[in-house]
Amino acid sequence: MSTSTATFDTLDDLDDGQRVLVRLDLNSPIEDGEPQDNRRFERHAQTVRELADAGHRIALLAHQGRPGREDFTSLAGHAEILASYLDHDVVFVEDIYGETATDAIEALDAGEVLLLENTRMCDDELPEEAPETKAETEFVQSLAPHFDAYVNDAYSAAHRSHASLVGFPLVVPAYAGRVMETEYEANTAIANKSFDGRVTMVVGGTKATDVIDVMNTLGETVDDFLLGGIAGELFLRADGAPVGFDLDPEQDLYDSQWEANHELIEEMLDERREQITLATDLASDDDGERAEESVADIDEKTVSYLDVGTDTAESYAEVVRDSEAVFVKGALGVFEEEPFSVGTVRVLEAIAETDCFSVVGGGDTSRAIEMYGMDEADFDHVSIAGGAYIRALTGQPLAGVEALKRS
Ligand SMILES: Nc1ncnc2c1ncn2[C@@H]1O[C@H](COP(=O)(O)OP(=O)(O)OP(=O)(O)O)[C@@H](O)[C@H]1O
Ligand SMILES: O=C(O)[C@H](O)COP(=O)(O)O
Repeated sequence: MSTSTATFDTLDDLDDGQRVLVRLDLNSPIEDGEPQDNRRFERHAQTVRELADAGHRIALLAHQGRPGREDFTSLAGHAEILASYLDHDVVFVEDIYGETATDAIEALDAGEVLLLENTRMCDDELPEEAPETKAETEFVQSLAPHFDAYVNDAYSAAHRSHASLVGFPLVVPAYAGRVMETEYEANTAIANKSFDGRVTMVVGGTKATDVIDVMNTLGETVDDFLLGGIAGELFLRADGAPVGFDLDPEQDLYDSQWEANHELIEEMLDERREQITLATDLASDDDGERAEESVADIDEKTVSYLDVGTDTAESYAEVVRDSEAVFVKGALGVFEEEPFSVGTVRVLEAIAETDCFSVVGGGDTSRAIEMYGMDEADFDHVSIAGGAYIRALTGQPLAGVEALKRS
């Protein structure tokens, strides 16, 4: 067993010269049918490189999208992107567990790497079922005999009880890959570490339910919740400001979420008002220029707000500088457009400059670090997970991690 605080084996425990089945999460944005490069490739490449350099024979499993959605594609393009991060070829095999796949697996030489087709193209993969059921599927039973070890590196998919994540650990000795190990350690820190000083959580983004879940479960641990994004605007609406609704009937960023969650948001404000900080100013797009308004001066919402204002950004940065630990989930604005990156970037820069324990999570939000030239090394951890990150922060078990612990 390695020195990790988790109770699963890691690559440090793997014997030499193994035939290894490795589950990655290469789920990516798809544009014009092609996967777009993102941090997941770079991170998982480190695990794959380590295994290849150690002379293991490596078959990779991953998924893309879901059946019926536009992002449900083959993994051929993913193999090319992954190969670009490795000093090894990645051979793409257009099969998951049939003879084509097993023949290719048996033909692997030491250090060679192949990627099997999208696991979600196989009927056994998706239905959320118990690990015991998944272990009995044809998918798992057909592939398992070809391997000495199973490595789960797909932390960001570990909240799913799918065959490739929970079935194999019951029938093949299982290990956590480096991404799994690092993500697990950092994201469970809020539950496992104790902090003497101020603990701050910056919550924004598009999903009010993420913010409500985090406040519900971490309300006793976190001293200050700093709000922004669409979620923050919904809280402002619950607080009486005339914002937090859709201007365009074609758009549904706010109204459905308001219908579904406004009572919970109002209760949260009642119960935790002193812990919750809302934006005091907001920014919008005025003919391509950033325009700012104080929330107190807004009589009627006539524009879409795309960021918190500069005063809010500065006061949030001040709280960060006074914190011993800072956790981030969701962006404070549409940081992908430079004029509306102020809130997200000022807060991230304050975290980077401050000697606090810091974790930045969310598939989208973590991109801001790279986009605005910040150094990932200035953060304790930058998570590539969205749903799994939220579940880990709120102390919920992840099916894939639980299966590893059982192996
Ligand atoms: N006011 C706003 N209007 C529209 N979009 C916003 C606004 N504020 C933030 N966003 C968007 O929120 C997104 C990030 O939040 P999201 O809820 O997707 O969370 P995440 O934690 O990064 O990702 P995920 O959970 O999807 O992995 C950004 O892409 C940003 O553009
Ligand atoms: O991209 C992700 O967040 C994970 O791969 C999980 O994907 P899913 O939400 O389609 O199950």
